[in-house]
Amino acid sequence: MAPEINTKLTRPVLSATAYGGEKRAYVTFLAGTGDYVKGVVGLAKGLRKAKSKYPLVVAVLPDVPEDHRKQLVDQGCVVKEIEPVYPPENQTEFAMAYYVINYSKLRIWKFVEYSKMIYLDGDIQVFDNIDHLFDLPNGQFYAVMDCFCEKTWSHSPQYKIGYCQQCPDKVTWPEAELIGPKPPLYFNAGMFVYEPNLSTYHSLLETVKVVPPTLFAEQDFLNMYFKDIYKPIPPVYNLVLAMLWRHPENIELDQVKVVHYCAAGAKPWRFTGEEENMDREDINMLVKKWWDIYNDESLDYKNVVIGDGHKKQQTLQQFIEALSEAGVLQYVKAPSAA
Ligand SMILES: O=c1ccn([C@@H]2O[C@H](COP(=O)(O)OP(=O)(O)O)[C@@H](O)[C@H]2O)c(=O)[nH]1
Ligand SMILES: OC[C@H]1O[C@H](O[C@@H]2[C@@H](O)[C@H](O)[C@@H](O)[C@H](O)[C@@H]2O)[C@H](O)[C@@H](O)[C@H]1O
Ligand SMILES: [Mn+2]
Repeated sequence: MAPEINTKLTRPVLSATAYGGEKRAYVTFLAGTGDYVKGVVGLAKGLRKAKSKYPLVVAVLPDVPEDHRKQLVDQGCVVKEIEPVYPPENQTEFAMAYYVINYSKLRIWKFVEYSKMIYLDGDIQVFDNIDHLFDLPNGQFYAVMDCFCEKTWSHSPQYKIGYCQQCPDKVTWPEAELIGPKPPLYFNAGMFVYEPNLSTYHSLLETVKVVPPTLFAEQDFLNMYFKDIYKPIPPVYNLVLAMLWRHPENIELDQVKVVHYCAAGAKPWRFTGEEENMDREDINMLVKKWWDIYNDESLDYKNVVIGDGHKKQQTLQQFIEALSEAGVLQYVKAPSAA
């Protein structure tokens, strides 16, 4: 008998199978009513195509509409609503005005039902299995080094002197004190391997209140906060697209496992090919690869076949519980008749 649907909302604790005593998941972040939901649907399907063993958790801000949340539940995502995190009032101009909402990413440190998570931006696609990254030693923060050469960095001291950590010998950092010490290695915050932890979470939220915002918002903040435990991992795990024209010598495209569509004009779901570098053959190939996954109905959760060739059966109860967890449906479990 289908559970009674009524107005009182409960949050059933979805029993998730721990994996070998550890619970692991990928996590992404979705805000707004716009088209980034396409990015997250594509990511869910890409992880499925790459045969990842772990679920995709989507941290959604309250403004994400119900139909977007349902799309994500329909794709097998675990949708969890988070509250926004705002940086302190400040006159700083972010490199992109909308970066202010990216501070809300900090909420993912409170997902302590998971022992280890891999964060992926919604404009990322995973083309090869990267589950092995979950086995990296604990106690470190793993991410790929960023590049400082794009115009988005034009207000930074690095850009002004032509320094980039991707080619540290090309323009060496002037030891003269005029622009301060050479910056520590700096990661792109579109992908990282981390361990949710409540004391880290509370420390992050307390610290963000007193750190003046800077150009790259929460990315700068995370680099400052984790600088002592940051460990670079190879760019195959987060290809920041600008690397293709800024540092091609550092990239072997056929080895790349994760592509980050963060260059201006590169978001596949909005792609026009008109912006600078968007006419490149490699960019158009990567955008097509993204669309091939997004449009592949065999990768939809409802069509997923499991090992013995049967379709994954999700009971009505599981489906309704997932909708409730996503805040899409309000129901209480009907007391069993017995
Ligand atoms: O309107 C927005 C802007 C950003 N995001 C999320 O925040 C991430 C970081 O923003 P973005 O990827 O645009 O930054 P970039 O990597 O391009 O600098 C996105 O990937 C999404 O997961 C979102 O959901 N809605
Ligand atoms: O809120 C700040 C954002 O900063 C980063 O994006 C930047 C950075 O990668 C630059 O190096 C690129 O030049 C630029 O295109 C790109 O947008 C993260 O990808 C994103 O998740 C988020 O943290
Ligand atoms: Mn991004």
